[in-house]
Amino acid sequence: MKEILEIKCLSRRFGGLQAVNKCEFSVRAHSITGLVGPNGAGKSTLFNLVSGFVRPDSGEIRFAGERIDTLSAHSVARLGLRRTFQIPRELKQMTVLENLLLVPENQFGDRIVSVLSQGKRVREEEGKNLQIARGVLEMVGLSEKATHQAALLSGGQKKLLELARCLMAKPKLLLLDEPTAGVNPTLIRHLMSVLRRVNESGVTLLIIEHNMTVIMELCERVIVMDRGQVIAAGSPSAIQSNKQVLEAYLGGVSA
Ligand SMILES: Nc1ncnc2c1ncn2[C@@H]1O[C@H](COP(=O)(O)OP(=O)(O)OP(=O)(O)O)[C@@H](O)[C@H]1O
Repeated sequence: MKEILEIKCLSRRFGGLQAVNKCEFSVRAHSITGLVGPNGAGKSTLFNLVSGFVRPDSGEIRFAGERIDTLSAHSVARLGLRRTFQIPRELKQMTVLENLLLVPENQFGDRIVSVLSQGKRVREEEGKNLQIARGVLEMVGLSEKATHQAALLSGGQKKLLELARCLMAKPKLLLLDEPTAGVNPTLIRHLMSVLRRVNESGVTLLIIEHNMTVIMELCERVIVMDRGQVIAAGSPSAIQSNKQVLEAYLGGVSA
């Protein structure tokens, strides 16, 4: 299977702290890959580096074969590498559906000249976006909440909306930072089935997650970081019995 993300010798220091240290790994296209490790291992920093929010000190990041480590976060996102974000405060006053319709960039209707001169084209585009938004809401199971105000959703439903906003942009690779954190057990099950569905629709998923049940059930491959480095990569069962991984989670105490 082809690699969609390739990371080579990636490093980033914050003052005296080497947050990411010569990190190397790759993610296969169409996979669900887990990224785990103890607190402070460097997982979120790695996501920030890959999505262009933080610049690496050295190393390479390739997305679908193309170097992206010098690109802005906006350019990385436009290539199809997206990450979820919390719903901004202003958007919480809008409905779920409106939140999705705001995602597509460069809409004709954004330009007053187009609205006045190309009304038919603007309406066609709006109709198309509405159709895509309804499909995305169906996929994440939020169709019934389409006209609800985003602020009134539960914590888990807000996570689904964050995911839905990402899907509107038709990503190829989606980075999810602790998608099940603060979500109740019933909704975690739903979220897992949604993530499988999203993956089956062709989106590669790279997931940081502390819930090991989620990692074990969802991921075909798991990458383990500790102190800025990748210390193991393999199937969930191989990772579970890896001595170095167990030691990292036990704080360096031999098991
Ligand atoms: N902007 C920053 N400035 C200074 N230090 C930072 C910065 N971002 C991260 N760090 C430090 O880098 C190290 C790695 O942090 P990071 O958040 O990447 O780890 P993590 O594996 O995501 O941890 P957790 O699971 O607790 O979220 C930590 O020691 C953290 O304090």
